Order: sequence, then structure tokens, then C-alpha cells
Amino acid sequence: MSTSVSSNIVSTNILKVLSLSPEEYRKRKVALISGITGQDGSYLTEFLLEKGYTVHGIIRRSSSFNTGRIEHLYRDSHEGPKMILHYGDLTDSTNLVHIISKVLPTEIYNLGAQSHVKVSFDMAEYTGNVDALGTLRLLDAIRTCGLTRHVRFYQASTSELYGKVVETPQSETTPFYPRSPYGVAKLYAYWIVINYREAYNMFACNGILFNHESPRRGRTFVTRKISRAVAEISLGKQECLWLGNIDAKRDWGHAKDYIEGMWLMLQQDSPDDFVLATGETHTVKEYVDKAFSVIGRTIIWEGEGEELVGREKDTGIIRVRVDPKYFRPTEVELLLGNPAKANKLLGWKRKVDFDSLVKEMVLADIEAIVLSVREPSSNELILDDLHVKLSTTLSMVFSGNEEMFEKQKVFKEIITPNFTDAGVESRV
Ligand SMILES: C[C@H]1O[C@H](OP(=O)(O)OP(=O)(O)OC[C@H]2O[C@@H](n3cnc4c(=O)[nH]c(N)nc43)[C@H](O)[C@@H]2O)[C@@H](O)[C@@H](O)C1=O
Repeated sequence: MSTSVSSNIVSTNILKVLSLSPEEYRKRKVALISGITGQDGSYLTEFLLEKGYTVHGIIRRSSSFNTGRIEHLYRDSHEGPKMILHYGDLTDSTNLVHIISKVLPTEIYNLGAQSHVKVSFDMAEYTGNVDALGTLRLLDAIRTCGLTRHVRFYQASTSELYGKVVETPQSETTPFYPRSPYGVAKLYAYWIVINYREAYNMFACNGILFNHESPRRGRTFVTRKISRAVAEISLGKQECLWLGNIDAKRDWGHAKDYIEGMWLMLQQDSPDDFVLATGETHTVKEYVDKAFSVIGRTIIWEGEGEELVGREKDTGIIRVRVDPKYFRPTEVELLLGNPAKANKLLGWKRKVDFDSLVKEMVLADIEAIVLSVREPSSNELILDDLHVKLSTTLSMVFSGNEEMFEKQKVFKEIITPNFTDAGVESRV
């Protein structure tokens, strides 16, 4: 199809939908997600598909695969796909206009960002371009397509806006004091959403989300870095974990719970901004302690500052050390959110508590390692050694827990054939 014919179809489509009332238009249930390949994007896609939406996602072109988290949702186009991916980028306005005019979404979730706080100090301009101006570009693309009255817009705002906090706990009325190029870029995005809401009467909301984690969290974020390391340590594949500021306090919830909150914001009668948080705060050190306790080990802390070490009680082995390279030029020391407004107006409440979150992440990482030993590249010796350590770890982790006991059986079924002589011969 030539470009001009395709453009004509796009404009005809827009004209058709503009004749619908916003209520009629919204009945189509079409979502567009930037950042669909990330942790939140993947959970949100599952959630919306379940609710009967057609989900479109914007993905950046990359020479390596970046769709691992949503691969399981992809169906062949001949089966009538419900998730459709488009190449695009928050730095490319023309492309955003084209995607929106083609997709004609009823809801847009702007989850795309350079989201790593430490990296934002190294890539400050890029972070501003994507996180701040990218939000403006999306909002303007909606206007360019004439869809301001039709589309509802969710902005992934963040507790990093509070930065050097001026009050605790932080709520929707707490003043902001961002402490990184990431936080500053998100501050622009927060205000441009409010400005477009007021200036053009758009249904646009900020979800001020505190840290939310899961087994799908990227491995450079501290919770996942720890859960992965603890899993590796339990299987004898790693000896020590190096961290930065382990006294930092965060309000950590489960990403799956927060996804529902995002959607709820767009289902209200009028647009507003909401904090989603657990109302609990924990230090990075507490996360480490809890993660090690999942594999039945206790960490004893010794020393201070950069000399601080975490020693395993039973063996005396140093399992945690501090590396200043992970420190940030300006740090956010404490975050603790007050989700009362979301509780009251959205009926939203987190379901997964801190202990369950840490446990799920550590177990998922153990599982991922177990499954990876099935790769043909593994060799017999490694498998043999791992089998002994794995059996010990599994018994400790799963003892006394009915639900986990079932999982242990599944793990054992998966790995056992790999470790028998015949299994190693035939499978590895
Ligand atoms: C809500 C907010 O949540 C996230 O931002 P973050 O809080 O910076 O997340 P993080 O897991 O990178 O750090 C948490 C804390 O842990 C400290 N920390 C210690 N040692 C290491 C360490 O080794 N690595 C990392 N990454 N952090 C460490 C670090 O200094 C910080 O105090 C993003 O999703 C962001 O997009 C967002 O919006």
C-alpha cells in the first residue's frame, strides 16, 4: 500500500471516530502503551488483555531482542492478535502522531522512560529528552490527531519527585524536591500533564508511584540485583554481592498491584493525581536480610561506611560489601508514601506485603537459574555440583510451606532428569 493511500485511510478513520461521542468512542477499549517491554508494561498488557482490551505497544528498534517480558502474549496475526507492536520512540514526534492516528487509542499509558536514577546522572540530556519532552510529544500528538476529548492519558510519575523529602509520609500535597536528572525530568512531565489537563481539558492523570518490584524487575535495580545474587549464592554460583548505599529507605510494593491502580485512575469520572504506595518503608539492608532469610541464612553486619560488610553467620563468609561506584552524586535517603487518597477514591490497596515480595523474587530467581541449567551449554560437572546445592537450598526454602512444597516438587521434576547419568547424556 502506498503511503498516500495509507494516510488517506488514517484520516478517514479519524474523521469517522471524531463523529462518535467520547462515550461511544471509549467503548472500543483500545490501549496504547509506551514502555510495553518493561516490567510495568508487561503486567499492564496482561491485565488489559484480560479485561478485553486490544493492546498496542510502542517498542524501540534494537539489534538484540527486547521483548522477553511480553513474548508469551504475542499471537500470530492470523489468530487475530490482541497485542500489536509498533516501532517507535518518545523522541520521534512524527512517528507518535502516525501511531496514534492509526491506532486511535481510547487510553494511553506513558510508561516509557530512561528509568534508572543512577544512569540519569551519566545521560542527563537523553533522560530529559525522553522522560520530560517525550511526555510532551505524546500529549501534543493526541492534540495533533484531534483526540483531546476522546483519549484518556496516564503518566508514570514517580516518588523520585519527592527526592530530598520535605515531609514524611509523602502524599499528593507534599512539595517536590527532585534529586537527580531523572527526578527533574519527571517533574517537567508531571507539570505538563497538569497543564494540558487544565489548558485543553484533557483527561490526563499522574500516578505518583513509589518503588514497585517483581521478578520482572530489571537486574540493575537494587531489589532484583539482591534477589538474583542471593539465588546465585544459594547455588554456589556467586560468593559476594556488592552494593552502594544500603541505608537508603524505600517504600517497596509489588508491580502487579500498582498496575491495577493505573487503570483505575483512568476509569474515574474526572482526572486527578494519585499516590500509590504501601505506607511502609524498609532499608536496602533489611531487604538483604530478608532475602538471605528466604534461603535460610543469617547475615551479621560489621563495620561502617565503605568498610561495612555482611557476613554469613554459619560460615563466616563475607556475602555483602560496599562499592562506592554505586553511590549517587545526590541520593534520595527516605521514601514513604501515604496512599490514603487512592484507598478512598479508587478503592485501591496493595495486596502483596514486603515479606511476600522478597520471597517471590528470590524464589523466581532460583527457578530461573534452575531452568537455565537445562541449556545445552551447561556441562556435567556444573550440573552435578549444582544438584547437591540445589537440593539443600530447596529443602530449606520450601520447608513448612504447603504451597511452596508443591513448587519444590515441580522443580525437582524439572531438574532431576538433568542430573541422572542418562539425563546428562541425553539432554546436555
Ligand atoms: C520510584 C523509582 O524507583 C526506582 O528508582 P530507585 O529508588 O533509584 O531504585 P533502585 O532500585 O535503583 O535504588 C533504590 C535504592 O537502593 C540504593 N542502592 C544501594 N545499592 C544499590 C545498587 O547496587 N544498585 C542500585 N540500583 N541501587 C542501590 C540506591 O542508592 C537507592 O537509594 C526506579 O524505578 C525509578 O524509575 C523510579 O521511578
